[in-house]
Amino acid sequence: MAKIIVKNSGPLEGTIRVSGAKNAILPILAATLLAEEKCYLEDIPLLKDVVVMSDVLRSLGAEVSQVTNGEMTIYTPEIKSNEAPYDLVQKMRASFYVLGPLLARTGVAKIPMPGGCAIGARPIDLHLKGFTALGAKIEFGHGFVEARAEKLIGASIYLDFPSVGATENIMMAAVLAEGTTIIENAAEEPEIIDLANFLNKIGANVKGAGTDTIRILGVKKLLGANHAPIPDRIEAGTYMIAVAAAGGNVLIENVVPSHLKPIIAKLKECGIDIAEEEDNIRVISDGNIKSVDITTLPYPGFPTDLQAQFMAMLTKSNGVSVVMETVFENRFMHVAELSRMGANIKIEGHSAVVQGKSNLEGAKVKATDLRAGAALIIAGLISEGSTEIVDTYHIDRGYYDIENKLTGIGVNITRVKKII
Ligand SMILES: CC(=O)N[C@H]1[C@@H](OP(=O)(O)OP(=O)(O)OC[C@H]2O[C@@H](n3ccc(=O)[nH]c3=O)[C@H](O)[C@@H]2O)O[C@H](CO)[C@@H](O)[C@@H]1O
Ligand SMILES: C=C(OP(=O)(O)O)C(=O)O
Repeated sequence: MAKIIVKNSGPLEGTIRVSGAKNAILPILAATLLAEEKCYLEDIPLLKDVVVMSDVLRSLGAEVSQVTNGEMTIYTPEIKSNEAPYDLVQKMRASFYVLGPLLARTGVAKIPMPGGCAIGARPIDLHLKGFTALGAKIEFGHGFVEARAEKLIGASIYLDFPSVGATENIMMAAVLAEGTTIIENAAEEPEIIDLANFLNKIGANVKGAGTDTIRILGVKKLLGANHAPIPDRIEAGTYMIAVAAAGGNVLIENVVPSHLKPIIAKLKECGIDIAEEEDNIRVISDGNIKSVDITTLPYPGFPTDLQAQFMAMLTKSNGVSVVMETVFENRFMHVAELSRMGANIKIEGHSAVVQGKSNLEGAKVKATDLRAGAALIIAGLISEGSTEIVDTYHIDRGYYDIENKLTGIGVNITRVKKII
């Protein structure tokens, strides 16, 4: 069985470079379906999710190159199929993002229901509410959702929750609709701005991305563009937490510090020194962590995608910390695995109470989801002995070349490939 082995490490030293953001790249890849000319993307890490999304696009008729030196081209002169295959969609929820662009470009999209996953039920009602408001008819059957519209017409859409995926999917449907669409209570994540920038480069008219009100004036046709996604703020935050936990002095390169405000603020509260430069962040830690409470929230609140990693670090803090998860209803799967390593964490509804001063011990553990896997790597580097993490495919969805990147700053980490 493939596994990642992490041993007690630190102090960490050196530099580590962050890749392009998975959560920006996936919707942008979906958005290339809207473009009638070639799109060139740069700084694309060869993540598992990028490979799956490339296959989804190919299944719909796109010519998608391999990722070479971080570059790829996508060309979709015509859509050849309106149906995304179940085998691909069940591998990755973000494949549902092709619904908006397919519907906009051809008037028909048939996508398997994405279903729930380890972190929650993750319904798609807000996506569908948006498509319906734009004039699409939605039908369900045989595990698929089918959306049809002779013509999409701009509308005002209020999202009951600022869902990242719904905001993106609706934006992509609205760019070719007739007239103006207004999305209110829209998600404000930096990845939404990046998608809007890409859409505007291919000829769309999207304004207000990054605020809670996005205005989209539909255009007739979209062309091609060059684009490099924003750096991955979650990957950057993961490395910042790793250095804070293990101790050391590390320069994290290719970041937008303003995207990391909540994590910088919380790490400073923990007593960590952080120096921000234009596109780098230096983290200096003696390994001592003050206990703090965190609450996950939509951007600019503390990101749910860093909750598990932060919790792993808090196991060695000097007191009691409360971690409240408000974005997903079941994002504490890592607690059971951290407990196997000796952590003392009690779940009380949407909160986890973390007793600090736990001396973690290396153990055999399972990455139950992507960020849980990252949390276990952090737990491994502050544990006594050796930690073996299985189900590493979750980690490869979102962290490119993680063992080499972390080895470069002194983490004792190796990967054992599957032995058949
Ligand atoms: C590929 C990608 O970008 N993934 C990110 C995206 O996921 P994703 O776009 O799935 O997350 P959402 O913002 O949509 O979900 C947030 C909450 O809204 C709920 N909801 C969402 C849609 C809907 O139609 N109805 C509904 O109730 C979800 O169940 C969840 O409880 O944002 C999350 C929240 O920052 C991140 O953790 C994910 O890493
Ligand atoms: C939950 C995540 O991703 P996805 O929405 O692709 O499952 C994540 O990146 O932590």
